[in-house]
Amino acid sequence: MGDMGKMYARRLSDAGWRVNACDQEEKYESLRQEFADRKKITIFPNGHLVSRASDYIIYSVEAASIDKVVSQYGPSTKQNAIVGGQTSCKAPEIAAFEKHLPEDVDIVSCHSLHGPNVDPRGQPLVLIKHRASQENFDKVEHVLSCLGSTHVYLSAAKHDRITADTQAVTHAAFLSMGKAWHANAQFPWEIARYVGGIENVKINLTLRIYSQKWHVYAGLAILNPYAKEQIRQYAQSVTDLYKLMLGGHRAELEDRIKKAGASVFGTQKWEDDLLLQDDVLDRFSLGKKPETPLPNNHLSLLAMVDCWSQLGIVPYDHMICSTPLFRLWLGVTEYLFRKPALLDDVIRIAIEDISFRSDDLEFTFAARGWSDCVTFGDFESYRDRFQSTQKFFEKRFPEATKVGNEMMKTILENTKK
Ligand SMILES: NC(=O)C1=CN([C@@H]2O[C@H](COP(=O)(O)OP(=O)(O)OC[C@H]3O[C@@H](n4cnc5c(N)ncnc54)[C@H](OP(=O)(O)O)[C@@H]3O)[C@@H](O)[C@H]2O)C=CC1
Ligand SMILES: O=C(O)C(=O)Cc1ccc(O)cc1
Repeated sequence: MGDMGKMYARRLSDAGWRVNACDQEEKYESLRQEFADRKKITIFPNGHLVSRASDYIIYSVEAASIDKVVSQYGPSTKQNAIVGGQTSCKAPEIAAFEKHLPEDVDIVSCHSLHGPNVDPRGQPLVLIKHRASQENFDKVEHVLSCLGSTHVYLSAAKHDRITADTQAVTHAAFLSMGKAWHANAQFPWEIARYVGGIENVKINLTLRIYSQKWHVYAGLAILNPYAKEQIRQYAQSVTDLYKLMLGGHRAELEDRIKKAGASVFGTQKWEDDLLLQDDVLDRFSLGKKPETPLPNNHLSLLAMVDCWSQLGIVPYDHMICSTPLFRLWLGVTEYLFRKPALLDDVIRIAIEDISFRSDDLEFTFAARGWSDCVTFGDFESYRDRFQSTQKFFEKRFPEATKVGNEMMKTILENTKK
């Protein structure tokens, strides 16, 4: 009964299912009070009591504790029940189920690709039929159909490979922006370079991530076997491009960026309008747009496209497993690469304008720092890195969440048309 568990419990019980739930034992009383008015939700003191009474059990706990929690309660699972998990990375979750669940229990996992405060209707919901009869799989699908999400059928390994890209690398880019602003003691909405247009997307999404729980981001990056390589490549792309900028290697920089753009966007048929429009984006600012906004070389975006290109990833292939955040991030890169004059200008600024070298240096350090942290599997460093920057930005979270929600709603609604 963390954030995702509560969201599921509310929606499933609204659809008429009886839900048994628990959190850590010390939260028993407060949870009982919180759900007192819901006749269809029964709160139990612990997972043993939930497991023995339920036909379908969803573990919605921190990814890093999945083994420990399943080892505790798994043996208490009701005979012939179905068990699944909601963690963002499936390799450790499936390993824990195989290790600790009785053999007569079927395993069907799921993953809602959105946060607890997003309307699940139309968002991707991954369903993983790992060890289950068709009848039990259908049962899970029937129960979860009340979320109104779009069902996506994947194996656990395929899920992890795709979400390493749609989630882990996307987060790495925004986490690095936040760290760089923090390192320079900048609130970006106060600086001309960062106000207006796609800069608003960068700021709003960065603050959105830093306003959430660190363990969600740490878990899906550190525990995903595919994420390390992708995050490492992102940091490498940032470093390579920054060095080309520093050294003034214009032709090489231009060649690399244009080739990356061709490999990522070359096969797109641009029938639709641009996902993001300046006049729409300008509405979602935390600061006041200056008369003449300062130019930006968009190192974070150029590196994203370079990273996809180096890894042979076509992000559009991953839309089935995309989160709202990923779709916006892809929209921002599209914005830059579909406007040749803007891209040329960005390359010119990258070489000629040295006024932001220190910002870009901090961004490069930050990207490498996150990559090291994930590569070393270091949860404690991750938490410290995350929470120190969270503290730096926290005063603006309420406003940023409001503006960010409006922005996401407007842009994502536009993309549905
Ligand atoms: N937040 C998001 O946007 C999304 C998250 N997810 C995934 O869903 C899972 C849950 O995330 P979220 O709900 O955000 O995180 P929360 O921290 O809100 O929820 C996890 C809950 O599990 C509880 N818990 C831990 N150990 C036990 C135990 N032994 N018995 C009972 N309860 C226990 C935690 O208690 P305590 O805090 O006391 O440890 C906490 O309340 C994660 O794996 C995350 O990756 C998936 C999609 C979206
Ligand atoms: O959209 C994102 O990437 C988020 O930040 C929210 C989120 C976090 C974890 C998930 O497993 C799914 C969605």
